Amino acid sequence: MIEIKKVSKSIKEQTILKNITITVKDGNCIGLVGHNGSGKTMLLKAVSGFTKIDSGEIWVDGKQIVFGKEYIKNTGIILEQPPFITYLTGLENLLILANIQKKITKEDVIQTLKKVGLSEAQNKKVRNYSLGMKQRLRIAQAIMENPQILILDEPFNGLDKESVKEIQELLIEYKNKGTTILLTSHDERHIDYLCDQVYELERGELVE
Ligand SMILES: Nc1ncnc2c1ncn2[C@@H]1O[C@H](COP(=O)(O)OP(=O)(O)OP(=O)(O)O)[C@@H](O)[C@H]1O
Repeated sequence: MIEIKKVSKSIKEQTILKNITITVKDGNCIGLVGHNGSGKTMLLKAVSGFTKIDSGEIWVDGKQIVFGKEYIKNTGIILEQPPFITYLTGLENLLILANIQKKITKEDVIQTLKKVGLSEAQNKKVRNYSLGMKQRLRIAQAIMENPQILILDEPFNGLDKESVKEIQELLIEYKNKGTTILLTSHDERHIDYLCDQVYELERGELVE
């Protein structure tokens, strides 16, 4: 369970997040929508432990997330651009990442690439990937170790209509397996179908 309790953050004089309280129960999918700059990414960063908050608390599975001390565990994350090595192939990139924790095998990585529709492109260099292919690789990176939690910032960016559907189905499959999902989108239509609840952020405040 993810508990975001009265979280606020300012940078210089600007309020970025104001008194945000959201609970994501195990196996639920919660969406965040809002205009550019409304604070969606910052909230995901705070939940992951990648940015400091001024007040409030974030708890994940009974552990408090504190910037610089305790970051989120067992979680697949898409936040900003992952630094893929563009002169290596998609498969080689994921194998490097998989080698950090050594939880999964090369075959697991290949199966994940299949799930996101990148089998044919897996031996292509990432510099030759289209925007949509790079996005699929980011999704593969997030799901490949079968995490308990998925934190996904704009997972549908750069995907065409058909691809959005495919990735929605894939995320529903994970949700049905019990994965807890917190994700953002600037397009509510993309996440309505997936989410148990959708919250709207406006200038750092929850409006719904
Ligand atoms: N490092 C930073 N320094 C100063 N301000 C920042 C920084 N990072 C983000 N901001 C500001 O925080 C606010 C929220 O940004 P955030 O990236 O969370 O928005 P968002 O809702 O994810 O937007 P988008 O849909 O464009 O991704 C914006 O006003 C942004 O300018």
